[in-house]
Amino acid sequence: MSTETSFLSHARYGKDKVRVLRVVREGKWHHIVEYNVQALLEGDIETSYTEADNSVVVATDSIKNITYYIAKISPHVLIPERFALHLGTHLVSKYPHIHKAFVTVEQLRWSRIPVVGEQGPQEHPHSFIRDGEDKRIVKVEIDASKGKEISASVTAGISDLLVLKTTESAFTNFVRDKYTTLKEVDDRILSTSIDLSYTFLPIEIPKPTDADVEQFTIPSEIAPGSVWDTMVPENARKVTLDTFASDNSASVQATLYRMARLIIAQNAQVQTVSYSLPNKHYIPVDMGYLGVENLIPSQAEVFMPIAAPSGLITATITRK
Ligand SMILES: O=c1[nH]c(=O)c2[nH]c(=O)[nH]c2[nH]1
Repeated sequence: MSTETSFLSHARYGKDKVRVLRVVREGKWHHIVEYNVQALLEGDIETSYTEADNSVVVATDSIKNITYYIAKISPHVLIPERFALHLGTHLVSKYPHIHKAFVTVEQLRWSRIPVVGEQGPQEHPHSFIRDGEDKRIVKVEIDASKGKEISASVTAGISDLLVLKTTESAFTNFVRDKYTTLKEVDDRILSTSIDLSYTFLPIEIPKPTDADVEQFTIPSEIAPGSVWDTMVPENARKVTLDTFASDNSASVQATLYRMARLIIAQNAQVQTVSYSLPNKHYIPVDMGYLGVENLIPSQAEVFMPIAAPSGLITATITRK
């Protein structure tokens, strides 16, 4: 009987959670980004698994060092989409046996501290505040397996955008059977931690020359002034928050669908929009035993936040 009962069907490796803060100084005006970077590689690396052959392994420590180096030299470092594309392009260009790079950049929030200056309120030139735990997320897949051009796909979005509304959310008319204990409500608290991502059509990046593998020719789609890395992220965040706030929600599902359709309608470049929305339940506390009314949905005042379980509503909406 053959001992060949299995084979290596998939292999990808690299560094995760590379933390980097980059400062760009423009005189006294400083700009910062803080990123958590994951950079993973695919290519002719099978023998490192199957034959303990480390000669094909770019050490994950080197991948970390390259991440810091590109953060230092990239003129694109302040924009996560461009930084991720530069890093991924460099990884596949520097190492011919590496055919694909998968770079995820998570950007933490740092906004300028508003201070009172001589001319009234103004933003501080070099002091920042973490004004939210939500993150901007960029995922790029860089494919150099097809020769001359490098093709890149970009998915971007937001994670952990925590929101809550105290009315204009209902949930009725759902399946009722012997398993149903949930009451229909025409008024409830709606809270969710929004994960949102959107995709663009793949783009082509010219391959750096052998003489200069660090060179990165920025594709027109994300050149400065293009919409991918400024307008679309701002619009997606604004549409999401506006819709959450103003929609008279029949369900998480219905509100999700509205948000996603609006983003597609307002951003010609966006091909798909996906949301993952946990329904973070807040239960009115029953105080009937004290003779205190707290269960009428539109009048309840004291709620118990439920950490788990939560609902989880997901969907992808695609441009026709
Ligand atoms: O908006 C909701 N969608 C559901 O699918 C659901 N299920 C549930 O118990 N509560 C809710 N709320």
